[in-house]
Amino acid sequence: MTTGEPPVKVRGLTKSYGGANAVDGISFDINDGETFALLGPNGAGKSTTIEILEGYRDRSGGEVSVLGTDPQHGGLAWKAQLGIVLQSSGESGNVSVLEQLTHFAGYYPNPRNVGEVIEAVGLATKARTRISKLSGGQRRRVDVALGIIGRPRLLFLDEPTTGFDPEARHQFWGLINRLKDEGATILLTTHYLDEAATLADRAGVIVGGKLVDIGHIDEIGGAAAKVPLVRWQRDGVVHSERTSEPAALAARLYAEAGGEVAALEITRPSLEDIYLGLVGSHANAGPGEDVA
Ligand SMILES: Nc1ncnc2c1ncn2[C@@H]1O[C@H](COP(=O)(O)OP(=O)(O)OP(=O)(O)O)[C@@H](O)[C@H]1O
Repeated sequence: MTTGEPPVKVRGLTKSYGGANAVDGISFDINDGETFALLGPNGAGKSTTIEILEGYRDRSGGEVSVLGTDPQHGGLAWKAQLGIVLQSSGESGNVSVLEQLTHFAGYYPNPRNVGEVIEAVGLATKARTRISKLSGGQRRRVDVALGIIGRPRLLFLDEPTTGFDPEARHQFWGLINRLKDEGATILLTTHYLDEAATLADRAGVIVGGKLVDIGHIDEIGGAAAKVPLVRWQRDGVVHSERTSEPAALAARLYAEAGGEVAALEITRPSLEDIYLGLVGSHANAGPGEDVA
């Protein structure tokens, strides 16, 4: 990789299946040490994009560079720098967690300590349990462990916490934050918007194969999408108003009521609210008949 070139560079990427573009001319960079979230509804083209970057799928058009290499021509030394957690778990084998991780660690030039990784994904008490005997969420943790065992420079996480219980998800966020502190560059796809808001520095939103927004995680949807909502009750009727000056509105309501305002609430749209608004407004875009 030449100095200054981002670890991931995508320009005009397209992928068509039987004439329909599942990925339709998207462009983005992921900078060194950054966590980038690719968001979008089912069938939007996220996994197709991520699998092209991993070298698992060929593209139909456009330019892609991952760690300075075209993934269609990436060799073993290139692959050893990637950590990959695929969307569906492949791990159901008859070996133990410890055996599986020790085996995979052997493929990498500078692997992490197996015991530390098992601890980090919260499987210390299951280290000697056969993978086939683990629950779905525990197997997913094995997938994550396999993705990070090789100390990757670039980590692909395709819906990594599907099936995790809330505590496991929070533990996982702690793990990812530690990897970020170590300087890993991460591409994450997730349907959990709180996960994206917690982990990602920047995000791109794909709908129908097209990138409909990209930017800092706090700027997705633009300033207009962030206008706070004020809700209150008067004479048993709920009122609401969007305003960029919620305190002024609350003060006016207080003056009008001559005291406390019933059920007064001021809320700011969450990333999920903003995302749903964005996806809704692009719902008929592109080829995606499965873009709901
Ligand atoms: N091998 C394939 N052959 C034909 N069409 C495919 C193939 N793989 C994916 N597609 C289609 O490409 C589109 C994008 O699929 P993709 O798996 O990339 O979506 P996604 O954003 O990852 O969705 P999800 O959130 O459900 O994982 C979908 O319409 C899907 O049906």
